[in-house]
Order: sequence, then structure tokens, then C-alpha cells
Amino acid sequence: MAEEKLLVKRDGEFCYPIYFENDFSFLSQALTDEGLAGKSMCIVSDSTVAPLYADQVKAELLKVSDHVCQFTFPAGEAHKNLDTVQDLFQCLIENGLDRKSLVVALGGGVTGDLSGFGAAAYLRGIDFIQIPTTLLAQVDSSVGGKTGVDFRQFKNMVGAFHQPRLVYMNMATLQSLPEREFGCGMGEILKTGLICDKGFFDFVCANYKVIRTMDPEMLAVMIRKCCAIKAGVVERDPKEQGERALLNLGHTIGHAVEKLMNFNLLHGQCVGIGLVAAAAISRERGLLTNGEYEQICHSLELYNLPLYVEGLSPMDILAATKKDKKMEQGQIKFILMDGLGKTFIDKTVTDQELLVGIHAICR
Ligand SMILES: NC(=O)c1ccc[n+]([C@@H]2O[C@H](COP(=O)([O-])OP(=O)(O)OC[C@H]3O[C@@H](n4cnc5c(N)ncnc54)[C@H](O)[C@@H]3O)[C@@H](O)[C@H]2O)c1
Ligand SMILES: O=C(O)C(=O)C[C@@H](O)[C@H](O)[C@H](O)COP(=O)(O)O
Ligand SMILES: [Zn+2]
Repeated sequence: MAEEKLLVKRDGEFCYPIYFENDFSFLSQALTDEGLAGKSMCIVSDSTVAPLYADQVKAELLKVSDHVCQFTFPAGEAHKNLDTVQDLFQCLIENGLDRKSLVVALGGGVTGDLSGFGAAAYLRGIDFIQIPTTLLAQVDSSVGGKTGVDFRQFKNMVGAFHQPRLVYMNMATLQSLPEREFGCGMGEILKTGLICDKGFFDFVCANYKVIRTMDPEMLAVMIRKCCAIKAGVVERDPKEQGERALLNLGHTIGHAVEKLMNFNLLHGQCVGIGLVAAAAISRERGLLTNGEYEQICHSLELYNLPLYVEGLSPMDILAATKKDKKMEQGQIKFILMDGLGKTFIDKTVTDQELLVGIHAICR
């Protein structure tokens, strides 16, 4: 029996369902319902997730397809690059996948971003679906169609907007997730609350004890809430011409830290650090009180997320921040907070202000 699904839509331009399930048993029906049965399929997964879940997924896919192959790449952000995409293309060609075929992304945000980009470029674009298995991927990366890879230490520098045909969450997969990865998902969840929903932010802080036990009901509530918020933003602004940039709260300085740390700090951890920097700049402008700043830091501590980074030079972080692709005509597009749960895009943040944020996160 399927749980209630969410539809992501925009003027008929794209429309796809997000399924919230607790096993894989509805997957073949979901594919059939979306008109995807009968296609040749390639499961794309990493070396950690494939041994855990690929066989179960393959068994489901084989109910609706005669041809299911698999591409497995080494786990980790260090492999979200063009080399891995080339290996994926090789696999797709060797297995005869054509324009009507389907890429099945099974894993976290790295797998989803990489597979989605591979699908967007292969034969000028074939369909793909997302089966996210990390909390971060279930609350954020699997929805919205941002796909891409890192390029020579530049985060997500090469990519495409390519919407999945469906997103299928088996929320039970989260039970095998290591604690650090769980924390990363919480970084994006706290970000989501801070962007536009103080009530949700407060809920996530107040219920930290039960959330940290990975209580399935709590997880389901948070996942649905984040997907609904993100779907709303993406429906209104699919290609980040405006409002969607708010989803980048904490990412401008966060991405700089992520690449300077050679991806040894995880994305969700860097987003948390970036939130502290953004909060410090917002406080400097008088937009956040000391108390609100402290609340943001405390929320990250509740989920064992780092507040600062060690061993990086502030000037290096500044330089890396200004090389981010969020620069527009020499000016950085920064997301500031105007209280908890309220954000806006600002293009007037100076180097001096950036350094206030950067000093707040450097030890
Ligand atoms: N496209 C977007 O909108 C978007 C949004 C947020 C983040 N991202 C990207 O997502 C990436 C981060 O995603 P992530 O945190 O999921 O990282 P990830 O995909 O590397 O997964 C984290 C780790 O958990 C393992 N794993 C995954 N599922 C598991 C499970 N159920 N049980 C045990 N282990 C499991 C993976 O093998 C990996 O080692 C970054 O590259 C970031 O840039 C993209
Ligand atoms: O979906 C979006 O839009 C986001 O910004 C979500 C972010 O959490 C995510 O990390 C995204 O990949 C960042 O995109 P980028 O364009 O800043 O690289
Ligand atoms: Zn992110």
C-alpha cells in the first residue's frame, strides 16, 4: 500500500511524484504508474550502498524490465567528478542503453548528482529516477533537478538542470546510515527551517533527543516537510533565476570550506559551518540578535555538527568564496538572515563583511 505521495509540478513543464515508503515493494508499481516500465535500466550506486540495497532494487526493477545493468563507483565526494561520469558513459554504451532507457540513481547526494548529470548528457538526455538513501538526499538533493559534478576542486562546477521522472524514498534505508552522515542531513534540515520556517526550525531543535534516535516517525515528518518546502521553491523557480538561490543559505562560504578541506569535511558539515558564517554576517548587519546567533550555533551542536574549521587561513577562505560560481558581475550573491526563518538575497556583502563571517568560523 503506497503512502501519500507529493507531486512536484510547474505549469505542466515538469511534474513528478515523490514517494515516501518504508521498503522497496512499491517501486515496480511506481515505475509502471509513471510510464517507465519496459525500459532498459542502469542502477547507479556507490561501493557502500550497492552491497546494501542494489539487489533489492534490481529485483523490483526486473518485475517491469528485461534489461537491468549496474554501475558501481567508489563512495565519496572525491569521486563526484568527470572521470566517474566517463566510466558511467562507458557502462551505458557497453550495455546498449538507448534514448528510451532509464538511469536509476540509488544512493546519497553524490550518486544522485552524478547519475542525474550522466543522464542529462548521455545521448543529449535520457530519463532518470532518484532513490535517495541518505537523510541529506531524502530532504534535499533528490528533489529539484540540480545535477552535476565537481571540477578540479570547484564544487558542482559542471552540471545541468535535469528533473527526475520520480523520486522514491525508502525511509527504512536510513537505519543503516552512519551517525556522521545523519548529522549532515540535519545540517540541510536546519538550513531549510532557517530559510523560511521558524516553527519547523524550533521543532527540530526542541525534539532533538527523539530525532537523534532516528525515530522513523520523526524522520518521516522532517523528510516530508523539507520536500514540501523545497518542491514549492523549485516549482516557482526551477532554474535559480531568483528565489531558489535561498536554498543556498550557508553554502557560499560552506562550499569554500568544503573544497579547501579537500572534501575531508562532508557537505552537510560545511553547510553547518557556512550557516554560522552567514549568521555572523547577518548579526553584524543588525539583522540577527546575539540570542538568535547563539540559537543557530546551539542547533548545530545538538546534532554534533562542527561550528568552525581548523587550519585554514581566512584569506584563503575569502579567495575561495569569491571564486564560487555564485559571483555575478564581480559581486557575490549572498543569502542573509533577517531573523530566524527569514532570508533574502543580497548582492552588497563586502569583503570586510565576508571576513566577519569567516573569522567566526576559523580556529
Ligand atoms: N542536487 C542538490 O540539490 C544537492 C543538494 C544537497 C547536496 N547535494 C550534494 O550531495 C552530496 C552530499 O550528499 P550525501 O551527504 O548524501 O553524500 P554521499 O552520497 O557521499 O553519501 C554519504 C555516505 O553515506 C553512504 N551511504 C549512503 N546511503 C547509505 C545508507 N543508507 N546506509 C549506509 N551508508 C550509506 C555513502 O556510500 C557515502 O559514503 C554533495 O556532493 C552535495 O554537493 C546536492
Ligand atoms: O537545490 C538547490 O538549489 C540547492 O541549492 C540545494 C543545496 O543544498 C545543494 O547543495 C546544491 O547542490 C547547491 O547548488 P550549487 O548550485 O550552489 O552548487
Ligand atoms: Zn547543500
